[in-house]
Amino acid sequence: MAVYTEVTDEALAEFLTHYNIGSMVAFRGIAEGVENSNYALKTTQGDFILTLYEKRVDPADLPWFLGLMEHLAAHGLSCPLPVRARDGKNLNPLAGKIAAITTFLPGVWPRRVLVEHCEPLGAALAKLHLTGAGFAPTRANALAPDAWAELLAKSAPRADSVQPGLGGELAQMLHGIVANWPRNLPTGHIHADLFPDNVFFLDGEISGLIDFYFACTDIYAYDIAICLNAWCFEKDFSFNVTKSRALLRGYMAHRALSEAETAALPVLAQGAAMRFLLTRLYDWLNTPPGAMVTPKDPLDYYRRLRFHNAAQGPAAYGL
Ligand SMILES: Nc1ncnc2c1ncn2[C@@H]1O[C@H](COP(=O)(O)OP(=O)(O)O)[C@@H](O)[C@H]1O
Ligand SMILES: N[C@@H](CCOP(=O)(O)O)C(=O)O
Repeated sequence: MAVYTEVTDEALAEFLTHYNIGSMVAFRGIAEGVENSNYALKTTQGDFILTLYEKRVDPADLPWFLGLMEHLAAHGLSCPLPVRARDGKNLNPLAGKIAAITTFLPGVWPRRVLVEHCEPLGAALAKLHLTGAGFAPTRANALAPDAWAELLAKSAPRADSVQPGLGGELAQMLHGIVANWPRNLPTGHIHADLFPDNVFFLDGEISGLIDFYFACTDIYAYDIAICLNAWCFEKDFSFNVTKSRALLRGYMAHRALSEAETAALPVLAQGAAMRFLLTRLYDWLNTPPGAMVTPKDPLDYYRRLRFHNAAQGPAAYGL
């Protein structure tokens, strides 16, 4: 569950006096999510989300994340719009943390991904890339390939407790991925965590994208590779090429992929699997028993990585 910081009714009432969104009608913690504390907030003027940023988010990055969301929302992409307080600030202190209020998006995320979800997902990703291009500030990817060796080193001494030989195998795979990582592909702002739980659907259409707290400026096709990992594998870890084809078709209907981008898909997909494997491995080994969050299984991404390692070029993804 993701309510790490409790907010009292009194603290919330005081916080709301700084905003023009009316007074509290209902307020409850949201059990989903991993990184931050989220509350659903109903006021006399509508529904909102209150987020308190927890320790994994660097406060220095918050203005960039909120600026990007403001830009995307202002240019027609459905994502949470940060609400500004009367003094114009969209980040304010609450319960000892930095907090923001954003608009509430209707819809639900797909608990079971169907082929029908994948084409609209691809289209939404391309629109995010195109719309984001008008936002000038940049943010380097803190979880880019040059950060992976350090991340693995933190887990390496205990990696073999998860699976015998895992530490050595990952070190070898990581070396290969970094050596083959593409240079000079088109870059821009990417979501970098567009998993099914961050995409809301309503009546069969995408109603909004949330959770921009890993967003950064990096290779566009890497964002596609993240989605291929998160959306196109079945429960038995077989790759569903029909889903992949639909995702890529949706994307390419709005933004064409160059030959270099499609050629790089296998290594980008390996890298995306490695990135989530490494953060999950770290969390798996470092989340204390009884913590509020259940760590996700790193081996889910090891199995995906094995598929990408065996992939014979972009054809494996339906291209
Ligand atoms: N703008 C929003 N509109 C509606 N629900 C939201 C919104 N933002 C977050 N939520 C709810 O909060 C949950 C966790 O949000 P998320 O941003 O994924 O948290 P975290 O960054 O902690 O992983 C979502 O699954 C959703 O139920
Ligand atoms: N999508 C990541 C974990 C990040 O969680 P989120 O709730 O912030 O999307 C993973 O599955 O490893």
